Parts: sequence; structure tokens; C-alpha cells
Amino acid sequence: MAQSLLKKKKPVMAENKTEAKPTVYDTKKLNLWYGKTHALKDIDLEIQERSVTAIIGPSGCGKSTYIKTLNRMVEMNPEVRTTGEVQYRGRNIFDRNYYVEELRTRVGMVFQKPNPFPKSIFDNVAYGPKIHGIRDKKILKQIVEKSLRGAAIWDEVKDRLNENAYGLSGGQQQRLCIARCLAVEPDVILMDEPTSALDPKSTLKVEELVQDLKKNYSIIIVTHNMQQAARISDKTAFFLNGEVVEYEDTNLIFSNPNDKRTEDYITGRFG
Ligand SMILES: Nc1ncnc2c1ncn2[C@@H]1O[C@H](COP(=O)(O)OP(=O)(O)OP(=O)(O)O)[C@@H](O)[C@H]1O
Repeated sequence: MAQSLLKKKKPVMAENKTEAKPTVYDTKKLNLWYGKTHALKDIDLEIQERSVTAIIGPSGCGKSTYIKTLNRMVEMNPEVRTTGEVQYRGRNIFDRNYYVEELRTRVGMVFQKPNPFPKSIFDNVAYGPKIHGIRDKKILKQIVEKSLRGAAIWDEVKDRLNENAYGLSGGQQQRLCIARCLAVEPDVILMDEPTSALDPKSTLKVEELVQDLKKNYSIIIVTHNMQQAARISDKTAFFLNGEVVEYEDTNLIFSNPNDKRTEDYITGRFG
């Protein structure tokens, strides 16, 4: 499949490495069980701010579970048990006195299938700020415009803000969901296969948007599409059977992987 992604092996030069940025998430020896299923095993990952981190790996290897742990969404399942730490900006999110609401305000999420609310385009974006107590119509208008511009969809919807969001195309709905995320000014955006339900043109738009958003946000994206990981991410983590096999600068992982299993996966030998 992705043979072309793996260029001829070259010795790795230190200067090929991207410069380290401050850490936003530091996962230490994270283990997670769904009942008896051990889905995440001793995950150690340090994620840098204002960059795009791709999580790749075959189906069932724990990618979604990992990112749903970062905003504690996994906890909605009463069977889930975790050990280890996930530090967000230096604080363990599993600490008893860590408010999950606070975490979710800082960490937004975009899902595989666009999931706008059955409301107008305007109300979809204004929803979060309203929940946070913003009532002033002028301020809400400003937030909505800024968020829609930030999600590169303003020009397409500015004349139909009061129309139902369900009238938008799938790609537009996904960018609207990104705008809804931006409206509460998050720090991190988690994306779980955000383009898998989109056509190639909409996929390209979302990929361009992700590249643009990383100037201001830290983005962690699960993707099955290795070309996409290679195109848009700075670092890539390759998961297999609940473990991180390799975590490296994306250009290195796709040109000179350290582990044979990574090489086999990115060249399409399995998965
Ligand atoms: N709600 C759940 N209850 C029980 N087991 C689960 C649950 N969700 C996931 N699992 C199991 O945890 C493991 C990891 O699943 P996860 O969905 O995180 O993988 P994934 O890499 O995101 O897969 P895919 O690419 O197919 O979405 C799998 O063995 C899966 O069967």
C-alpha cells in the first residue's frame, strides 16, 4: 500500500530531528482495561504543544481508547479501569480533585462522523460559549464569526447562519464541528479519524485546516490513512496491540523506522 512512503533508508542525522516544544501531555505507564480486556499497556508518550501528533496502527490497537483517555471520555464506561498517569500541563488528570469539566473545556474533540446539533449553524457554534455564561449577543456574534473563520468555513456559511446545520455537506459539517470546538478556546483538539467519512476534496480542506490550526493549538489525530499522517503530522506514534511500538518525528518514522513492525505496517504488510 504505502511502499512509496518508505523512502530508501538513510542514516539518521541529528539535524533531521524537529526542535522540541513544551510538553502539553505527558503519559506515564498508562494501562487501561475494559473489564478483562487490557487495551492500553504501559503507554509512555510525551506530546508537544502547537504541533500535530498522529496516532496510527491497525484496527483494535487502542488508538481511540488512548485519545479518549486524554479527556477522560473513557470513564463513561463503568467497566474501565486505569493505572499510571496522564499529566496535562503538569497535572495528573486522574487526580481526585481534578474537575473533568475543566479538562473538557481545555481539550476539545472532533469525531469520525460529523455530529452537529440539530440547530442553526449560528447556534451550533454559540452553544459552548452560552453554556459558559456568555449572553451578550454582540459578543456571541463575534465569537461565532471568529470560530467559523478559524475553521475555514465562514465564507461558505456567512449568509445562512440561521439555517439548520444538517443542510450542510459532510465536509462542511465537520468544519462546523471544528468551529464549535474553537468557540470555547481550547488548548488541545483531539481528532478521531476526522476525515474518514469525507470525500477527497473535503479531506484536503480539513487537512489544510489542521496545518493552519497547529499555529495556535495542539492537535492529536487518530488516522488510518498513513499518507495523511505523513502529510500533516510532526510526530507519529505507532500503536500495536495496546502498546506504543515507536514514537518519532513523522519524517523519520516514514523514512527510517527503527522497528521492523513499524516498517511492515507502513509498507502495508499488515493492518
Ligand atoms: N467499550 C468497549 N468495551 C470493551 N472493549 C472495548 C471497548 N472499546 C474498545 N474495546 C477494546 O479495546 C481494544 C482497543 O480498541 P480501540 O477502539 O481503542 O482500537 P482502535 O485502534 O481505535 O481501533 P479502530 O481503528 O478499529 O477504531 C480493542 O480490543 C477493543 O475491542
